[in-house]
Amino acid sequence: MIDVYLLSGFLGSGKTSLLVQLIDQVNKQGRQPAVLMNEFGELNIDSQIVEEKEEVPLKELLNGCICCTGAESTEAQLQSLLTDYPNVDVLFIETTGAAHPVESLDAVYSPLFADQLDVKGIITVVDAMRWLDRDKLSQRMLALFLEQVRHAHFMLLNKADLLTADQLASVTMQVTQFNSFAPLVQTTNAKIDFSYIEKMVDAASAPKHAISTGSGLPLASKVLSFEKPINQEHFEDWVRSLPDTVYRMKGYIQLEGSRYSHLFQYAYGMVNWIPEYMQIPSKLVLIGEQLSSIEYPPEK
Ligand SMILES: Nc1nc2c(ncn2[C@@H]2O[C@H](COP(=O)(O)OP(=O)(O)OP(=O)(O)O)[C@@H](O)[C@H]2O)c(=O)[nH]1
Repeated sequence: MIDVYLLSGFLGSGKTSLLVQLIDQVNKQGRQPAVLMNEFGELNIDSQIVEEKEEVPLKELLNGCICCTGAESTEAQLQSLLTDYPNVDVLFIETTGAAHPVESLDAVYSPLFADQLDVKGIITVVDAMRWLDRDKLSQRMLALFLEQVRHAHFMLLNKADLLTADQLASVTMQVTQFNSFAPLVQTTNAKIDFSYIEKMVDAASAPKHAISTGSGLPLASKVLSFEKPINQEHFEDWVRSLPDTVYRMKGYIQLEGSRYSHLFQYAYGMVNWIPEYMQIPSKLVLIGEQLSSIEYPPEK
């Protein structure tokens, strides 16, 4: 299994600075790192920085962020990365500063990779200066900024050097009020020990089944596998009965009476079925909060 970490954080918060160091540290651990990167625009400056620094498998998603280019292109990128570099141990995905964490996770959780990727969590770089000035952000950007904090599994409060000790103490308190679950470390130039992040993220995870990323985490995932074809009506009844904290679902499902699998998608209360032209092992990925007790068929 490949350990996967999503790097989230606002534009300019220090994600690339963090990434360069993490790659270096994973290399020193004798493990093979890889990077999936995306950024708005044609030219990916960050990936040039990383490539100059390190020999590291790198795939870019240009022309849009991981959430808007859609899961399909991320799947294709991941597929080619896994094929081209079969020995990858740790994969970092740098999402654009404008990506919503749920959307980013959604793109990574493909039922196709459920057996290969162990999505460990979201590392959010919080720009401490930006936090102080957050009232200057537009409503939409402020909401995104806060969502990135809220859904983090580990937080770096970066640019600590630019704040006074009092400011830093007060920002730390405010940020941890927003997400009291994720450990927070104050950093300058995103300097941090990767093994510490690994330890903290692992410690926070609940016992795992299949590829679930810790059901106790604020934002988690869970994979359900189905041996037998599924009755569509019963399945949709079950979907409607799920709590609001299930944000997304997608999977390949073999329906009763169908020869081939269907691609099932769920978002914002809407379900969508698309017929495929082959049989794919039936697996459903859920993304949300408090997923541990969710099973199909539901327990009576
Ligand atoms: N003073 C100070 N500057 C920092 C710190 N961390 C990063 N920077 C600077 O902030 C700028 C942005 O850092 P990056 O690592 O490129 O941030 P990013 O989040 O990847 O930026 P985007 O790619 O725009 O999303 C660079 O000029 C860094 O040198 C810090 O802790 N203190």
